[in-house]
Amino acid sequence: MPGIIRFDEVSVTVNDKNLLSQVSFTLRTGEKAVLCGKSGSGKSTILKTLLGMHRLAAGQIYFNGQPLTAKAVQSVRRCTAYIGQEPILGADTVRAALLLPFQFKAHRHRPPSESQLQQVLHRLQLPSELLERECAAISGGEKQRLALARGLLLDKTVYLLDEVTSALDQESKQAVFEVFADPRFTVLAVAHDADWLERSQTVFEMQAGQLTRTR
Ligand SMILES: Nc1ncnc2c1ncn2[C@@H]1O[C@H](COP(=O)(O)OP(=O)(O)OP(=O)(O)O)[C@@H](O)[C@H]1O
Repeated sequence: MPGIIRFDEVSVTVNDKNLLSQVSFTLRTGEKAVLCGKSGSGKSTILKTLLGMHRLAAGQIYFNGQPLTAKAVQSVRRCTAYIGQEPILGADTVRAALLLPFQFKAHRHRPPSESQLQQVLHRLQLPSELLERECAAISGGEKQRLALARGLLLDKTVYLLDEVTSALDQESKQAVFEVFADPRFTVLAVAHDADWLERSQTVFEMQAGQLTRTR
């Protein structure tokens, strides 16, 4: 399988502080990788840099073999779902939040059917009655799974996950792992627990902005 994501000696500096120092790694299509390390070591910075949210002080990022220029970032965002610790769903009800991206030109031609909505919730162990609930009245773990559901509905194939299962019970977590076992999905997950380590082929450790591969 070809490398879908490649960091080549990437350094990021913000306000004279080195957030990343000469970070190099490659992820193949379908690979599941975990990023662990202490708080403040630069894990989220890796994910944000891939999404073009930081300017590179040195090095290069390649996505599908193409250098990540300002223009190419758009193609990364098209096939990537970034799910942070507190996803913002951006609508009043859960149904409206799941359908929101389909109002825009890029996705207007293929809104999900009712049964697709129900199916995706079921896959993630979410009750279908959640569709009518206010986003303000759902838990953090439910919000994270809904952000995941939105990624699945949008056919995203690269998932950048920032502690997405930390608020989940074992059964819900299992459902998330089953979704990501799909070989089409490339996953880079910030996580610390044994379940993620067990299920991932690759483990990276961040230490003060430097990355080492430990598996
Ligand atoms: N925009 C920014 N400007 C200045 N410093 C920043 C910026 N973003 C992050 N940092 C700093 O960079 C370091 C790495 O932050 P990052 O969020 O990547 O850490 P992390 O490993 O994901 O931490 P945590 O596990 O606590 O989420 C931290 O010291 C943080 O304060």
